[in-house]
Amino acid sequence: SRQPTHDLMAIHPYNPLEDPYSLYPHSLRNIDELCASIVRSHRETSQYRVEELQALRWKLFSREEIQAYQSKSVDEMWQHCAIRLTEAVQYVVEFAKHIPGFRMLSQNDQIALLKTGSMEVVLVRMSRFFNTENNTVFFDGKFAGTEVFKSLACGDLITAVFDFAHGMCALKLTEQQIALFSALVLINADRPCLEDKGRVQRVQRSVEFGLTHILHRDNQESLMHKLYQRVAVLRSLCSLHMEKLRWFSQRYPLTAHSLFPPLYKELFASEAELLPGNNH
Ligand SMILES: CCS(=O)(=O)c1ccc(CNC(=O)N2CC3(CCCC3)c3nc(-c4c(OC)ncnc4C4CC4)ccc32)cc1
Repeated sequence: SRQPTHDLMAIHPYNPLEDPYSLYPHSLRNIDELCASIVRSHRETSQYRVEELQALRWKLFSREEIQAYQSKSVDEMWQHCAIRLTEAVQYVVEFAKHIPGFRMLSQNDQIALLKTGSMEVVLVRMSRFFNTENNTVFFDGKFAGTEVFKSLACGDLITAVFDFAHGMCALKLTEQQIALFSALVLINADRPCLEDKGRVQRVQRSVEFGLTHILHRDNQESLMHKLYQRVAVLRSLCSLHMEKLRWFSQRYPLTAHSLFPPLYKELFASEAELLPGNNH
């Protein structure tokens, strides 16, 4: 018989030596429990519930409110957005802590994964609060179009974020699929400067099994390669964001180093950038 085009084993040839559960406490007996714990963690740390935002989807900013955003200076708007983003990232940190196996990684590897992955998970989550009919995203309590972010002076980045959100909505993922996808975005053994890449690889493999399992159960294996394409878009989006952030930090050093929330220093300021005397 013809091999199914998406033979699950073709994606993840099972390696018996790499039992994904070798890492876990006996409590997680099977893949269903792994998926259930990631889905539960996603639901408990999702900051807003999709249903409650659905009810708000036509609550748009008034002309005056848009004017107010657009009359902010560049660094005021970046600072305002930074606060919103940092709130969102803190929920992602909570999500990460409940992914089976994440807490068994070294502190440094947990930070390394969050340093690069937290922004990507925020963007995946953001795309759930996106209204494709009027091209608006939930921000600051209402649904905002790209014009709200004009004074950030990075229209290409905002356009890329909106395009990404459109692309994610087109996949019509369920919350369970988003939960597993978010965990996979975060647990990535290819991240730079990991101490124990092998250990991260084992956790990543088990999360991949979980996602494959969920997609197989939903009879949507074809989504797998579409999701990997989304990951590639996420990477490029976040490097564009880092480029803007470097430009912004040079242009507004005071804001970048002293006004951004402390998380910035933990998650994003590399040693070189830390001003002398800023050492904690
Ligand atoms: C991470 C903690 S931190 O280290 O302290 C930190 C690090 C960097 C920055 C500066 N970047 C920034 O503020 N950004 C960038 C981006 C657009 C590209 C990637 C995400 C973004 N998005 C939002 C945002 C939304 O944030 C929750 N929610 C809805 N919409 C939007 C906007 C349409 C993009 C709000 C801020 C925001 C701030 C803080």
